[in-house]
This record gives sequence, C-alpha cells and structure tokens, in this order.
Amino acid sequence: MFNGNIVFFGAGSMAEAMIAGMVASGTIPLEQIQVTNKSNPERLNALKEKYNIQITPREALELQSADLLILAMKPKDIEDALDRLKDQLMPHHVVISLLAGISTAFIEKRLGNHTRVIRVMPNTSSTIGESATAMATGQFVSNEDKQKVEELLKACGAVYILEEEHIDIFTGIAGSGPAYFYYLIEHIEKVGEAAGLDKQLARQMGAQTILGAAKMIMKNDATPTELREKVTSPNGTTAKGLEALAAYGGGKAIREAVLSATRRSKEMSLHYARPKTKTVDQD
Ligand SMILES: NC(=O)C1=CN([C@@H]2O[C@H](COP(=O)(O)OP(=O)(O)OC[C@H]3O[C@@H](n4cnc5c(N)ncnc54)[C@H](OP(=O)(O)O)[C@@H]3O)[C@@H](O)[C@H]2O)C=CC1
Ligand SMILES: O=C(O)[C@@H]1CCC=N1
Repeated sequence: MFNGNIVFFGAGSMAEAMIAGMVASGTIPLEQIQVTNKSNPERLNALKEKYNIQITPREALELQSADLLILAMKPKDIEDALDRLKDQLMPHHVVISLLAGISTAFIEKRLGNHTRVIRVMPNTSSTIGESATAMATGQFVSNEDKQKVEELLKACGAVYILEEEHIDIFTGIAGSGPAYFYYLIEHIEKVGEAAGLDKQLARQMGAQTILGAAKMIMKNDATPTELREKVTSPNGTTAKGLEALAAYGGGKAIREAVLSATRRSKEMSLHYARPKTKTVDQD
C-alpha cells in the first residue's frame, strides 16, 4: 500500500489516466488521492463521480497533509502554477512534474528552497496499468523519495529511471508514442473497411496484431529484426507489404515522428529555460 497523500494539479487527460491506473491498482487508498484544476468544477465533479477520489477547488487547497504534488497542467500554465504553489510549499513536499519540455532545474529555480523535484513522463496507457513511464530526479531528491515515487508509478505500468538528458527522446518514443499506434490503427481500420470488413472488426484485428507483436518482443527471445524475418516468406505477401512500406518511406516516417516529438520537447525546454518567457501555446 502506498503511504502518503497525493495532489494532482490538473484534471485533464493525463491526470485522469494516472488516477484511473492508481485506483484500479488498489495500491492507494482513494482518500489519499486529491485533484484540483484551474477553473472547471464540472470536470472535478465528473472525476469524483467516476473514481470516488477527493476533489478541491484550487483556492481551497490545503497542502499541509499532502506528500506528493503532481503537476499535470499544460506547459503554458506552469509559470502561473509554480508562482501560486511557491507560498504553500513545505519542506516535506516532493514535486512531481508530468510536463513535457519542462526541466527539473526550471521548477527548482522557480520554487527555490532546494525543492525536491522529480520529472516523470508517463503515457495515457496508465489508464489500464500499461504505461511506459520514465522518471528523472532533480538535484535535491533523496533515494527514499525516488523509491517511493517509483513504487507509486508502478501502479500505472513499467517504470524506467533515466538521466534527465534522455527524457526528450523518451517523450518522442513513449510519451507521444501511443498516438502513433492509434494513427496506425486509424489507417488499418480505413483500409479494412474499404475492402469490405466491418470497421470495428478491422479495428480489433489491427489492435490484436499490435498486441501480439508487442508481446512477442517483450518475451525477449528474439530481436525485432529476427521476428520480422520469421514473418517474411521469400516472394510472399509480407515481402510485398514491407517493400511498399520502404517505398513509401515507412522507416523514415517512424524515425521522423519520434525525432520531431523529441525536438519539440527540447525546444520547449529551451524556451522555458530563458530568463524571461513568453507563453507558447502547444496546440
Ligand atoms: N496527454 C498525454 O498523453 C500526456 C501529457 N503529458 C503532460 O501532461 C500535462 C497535462 O496534459 P493533458 O492532461 O493532456 O492536458 P489537459 O489540457 O487535458 O489538462 C490540463 C489540466 O491542467 C489544469 N490546470 C491548468 N492550470 C492549472 C493550475 N495552475 N493549477 C491546477 N490545474 C491547472 C486544467 O484545468 P482547467 O480545465 O480548469 O483549465 C486541466 O485540468 C502536459 O504538461 C503534458 O505535457 C505527459 C505525458 C503524456
Ligand atoms: O503532446 C504532448 O505534448 C504531450 C506530451 C507527451 C504526450 N502528450
């Protein structure tokens, strides 16, 4: 059982995915999970209704009994959020940031007082306990903090401890990654439907194929290249499919998707590292 009180600052997609994962894992009592947002009481009520967790409007938050403060707002809102948090911060708090492109150093500097900051990059598969989540620690974090947060994050899936310099590429691979696979299935669904399959059935077939391939890789008995070769009969159907993928730049497209997301994460870090920042809207 996780021992500590958690407050989510932000009640959007990522906060909900983590709340869902934590609640389903049963490793955190519901009364220990609290969530607030900027200005949307309906959203807080909906989360309470669905997960039976604690909700509090931002103005009414008391942080004395909180242990972990999870920042789950968009990067454009971080400066205002940190400025508000600063006065309420206490030495026992550990601040966890889920924000893409925001460094631990940025948060440490803004909050001051040797704040313990852990940068976490989860993904929305946290909802079903299947996230690939990375964490990197700031300079004031103890081993005990690190272990405690790692244990908590395991409720949402696999946890990888990284140096912070690798969080950008991790974001490109795994933080944004689910979207690439959804995009793939969107296309499979369309082509299946065009060939006369029921859309839902084509979707299930595509998803089951991804799931099976992922599980084969996770078994670790063979490399992806060896597994691909086992599917590919000389002059057979797969060879033609792979030829088309190469001809249409499939490999390049995958590489560029990961690298573009990674570059954006770096770009955001640089933007927020500047002494005087202007707001950049992500969307
Ligand atoms: N979505 C994803 O797949 C992933 C997202 N992330 C990161 O998670 C963060 C949140 O993303 P996402 O959930 O998609 O965003 P959403 O837009 O869905 O949610 C943002 C939430 O932040 C709230 N908020 C804004 N300002 C404050 C504040 N000062 N104090 C408290 N709450 C505040 C908003 O409240 P209100 O509605 O009232 O304005 C809203 O509930 C981002 O920084 C993103 O980089 C990381 C990994 C994956
Ligand atoms: O798109 C984004 O910026 C966030 C971070 C990773 C996934 N979603």
